[in-house]
Amino acid sequence: MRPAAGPVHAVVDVSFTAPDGHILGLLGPNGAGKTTSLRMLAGLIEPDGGRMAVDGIDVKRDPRGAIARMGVLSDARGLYPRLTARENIVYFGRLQGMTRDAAEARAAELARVLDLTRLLDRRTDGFSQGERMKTALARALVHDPANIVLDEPTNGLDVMATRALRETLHHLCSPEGGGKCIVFSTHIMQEVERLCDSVVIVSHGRTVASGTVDELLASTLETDFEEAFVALAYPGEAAP
Ligand SMILES: Nc1ncnc2c1ncn2[C@@H]1O[C@H](COP(=O)(O)OP(=O)(O)OP(=O)(O)O)[C@@H](O)[C@H]1O
Repeated sequence: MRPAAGPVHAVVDVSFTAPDGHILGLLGPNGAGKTTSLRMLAGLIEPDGGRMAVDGIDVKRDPRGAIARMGVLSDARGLYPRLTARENIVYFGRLQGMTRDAAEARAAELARVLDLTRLLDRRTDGFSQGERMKTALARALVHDPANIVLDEPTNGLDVMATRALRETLHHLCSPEGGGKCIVFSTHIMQEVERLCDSVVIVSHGRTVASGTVDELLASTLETDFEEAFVALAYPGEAAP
């Protein structure tokens, strides 16, 4: 007989503050607790303890209020396969209280930005991973949320789509793009270096370091960010 598995502590002590007009990256190895942290932030699972607030709204006390202020791209992209990309996006806008006209207009605008226009009227069943990602991203942004939470947003995107996404995120956090607050998780070092204003390194369910890429390099006396990451995320473990 297999021994009974004990409780899993996916997240023990992760903490960060993400300002407006800023891109914050949660960087960590596989299984570090990034997705679980973002799922808690998005009100998808309830934490046993701790506190999370979005624009001052406590996620535990008022999950609906907090969620309305967020655009969330979760790990489970969760598209409706029988609906077209446009219907998926517009339906979500309607759930967020938008009029049909406003949601339609926004879907068309986001499709242009994400190079999704030619796919808008196809059922999402059969979409490639990257196409699914773009549709899910448009859906997350449809209500023009002030805060954007993305779990591994470049997963499955090709190089041009990744570039386009990077540009979109930079624009969204700029004053012209509305000065959004963007938090995203990744385990890709280059993505952090190219995209983030600050980084939170998560390892074994805990925040082990935070700061700008330059600050993390300085704190580890490294010149290569991958080396700095390994030193911070795997302290005492020999680098392969
Ligand atoms: N429902 C669950 N049941 C059991 N273990 C879980 C569950 N959810 C998460 N875990 C475990 O908690 C840890 C953190 O998982 P999480 O998905 O948050 O990691 P992650 O940092 O997003 O990893 P990755 O980069 O691989 O996506 C992992 O060891 C995972 O196996």
